[in-house]
Amino acid sequence: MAYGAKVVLDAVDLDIPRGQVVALLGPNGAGKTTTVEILEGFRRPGAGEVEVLGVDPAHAPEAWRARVGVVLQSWRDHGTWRVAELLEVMGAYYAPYATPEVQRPWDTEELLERVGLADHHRQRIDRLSGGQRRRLDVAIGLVGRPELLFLDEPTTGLDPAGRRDVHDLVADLADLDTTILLTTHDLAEAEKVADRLLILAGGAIVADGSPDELRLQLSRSSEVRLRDLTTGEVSVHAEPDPTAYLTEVLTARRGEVQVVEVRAASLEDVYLDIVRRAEAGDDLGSLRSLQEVTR
Ligand SMILES: Nc1ncnc2c1ncn2[C@@H]1O[C@H](COP(=O)(O)OP(=O)(O)OP(=O)(O)O)[C@@H](O)[C@H]1O
Repeated sequence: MAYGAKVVLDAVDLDIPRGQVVALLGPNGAGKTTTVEILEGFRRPGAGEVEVLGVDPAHAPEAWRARVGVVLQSWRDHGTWRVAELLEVMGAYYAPYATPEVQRPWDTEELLERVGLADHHRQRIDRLSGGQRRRLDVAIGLVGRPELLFLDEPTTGLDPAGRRDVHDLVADLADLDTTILLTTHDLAEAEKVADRLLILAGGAIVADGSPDELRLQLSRSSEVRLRDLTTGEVSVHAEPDPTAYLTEVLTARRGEVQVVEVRAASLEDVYLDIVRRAEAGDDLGSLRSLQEVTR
């Protein structure tokens, strides 16, 4: 995918099974929104193949669209409408696509309850706070009870309670077998809600795996801190195998070490390391082989 002469996506190869919650991570400008927009059918890639729910999104029929929910980064429209009014109108578009298994649209009051806006159903949209507005964005994406939901930075601007609500909502939707692709810059959020993380950098997916897989396979060492009881001295060691190191130290210096702290590389450390190496043009072959392992 290129914008003019600028190639944004080059080696994006991914397969997402039904019901998976996937977080797409990557630095600003990496092409996350572009990827999501291609999958949504809003942009056409210059080359390659895309299939979403069995169909090429660029030529998808209306019934396909009813099965897909989209929460954009910002949606600034309909300011004078009331919250419930907008959901009723948007929901009506989905009614023809109800099936015996899936009632469409989602009942407005139930949906507002679910996203934490039950007390605001009569409020004018331009009088909602930023966080309430974000909850409404999520409700708009859900009103058709999608099988597949795209969430572009769903919790940006939300307070901790709002973030927790969105995370709980993602977990509930995952229980209902909804497939979710979300973009975020918040690694703690990605780790909490996603089954699988994809890191996009330099136009390619450079890492692909569960949060634990990425952390375990990509972190090269843990930080071990020891405080010596007699001298009060604190020493810090970077250890690839902290268990073996601690066993050795605690046996040799029995009773001397007062405090032991082991800090595994955080997901953030791993992420920053991968992105730095991808952007520097390092060979990330070992990470690509991780993709093979984790698939
Ligand atoms: N319509 C456009 N025309 C030209 N260039 C574009 C267009 N949209 C995006 N780009 C460029 O393509 C690259 C990828 O943008 P994209 O918005 O997909 O990145 P992103 O990973 O979503 O970034 P962010 O984390 O900042 O939201 C950026 O360099 C951006 O400047």
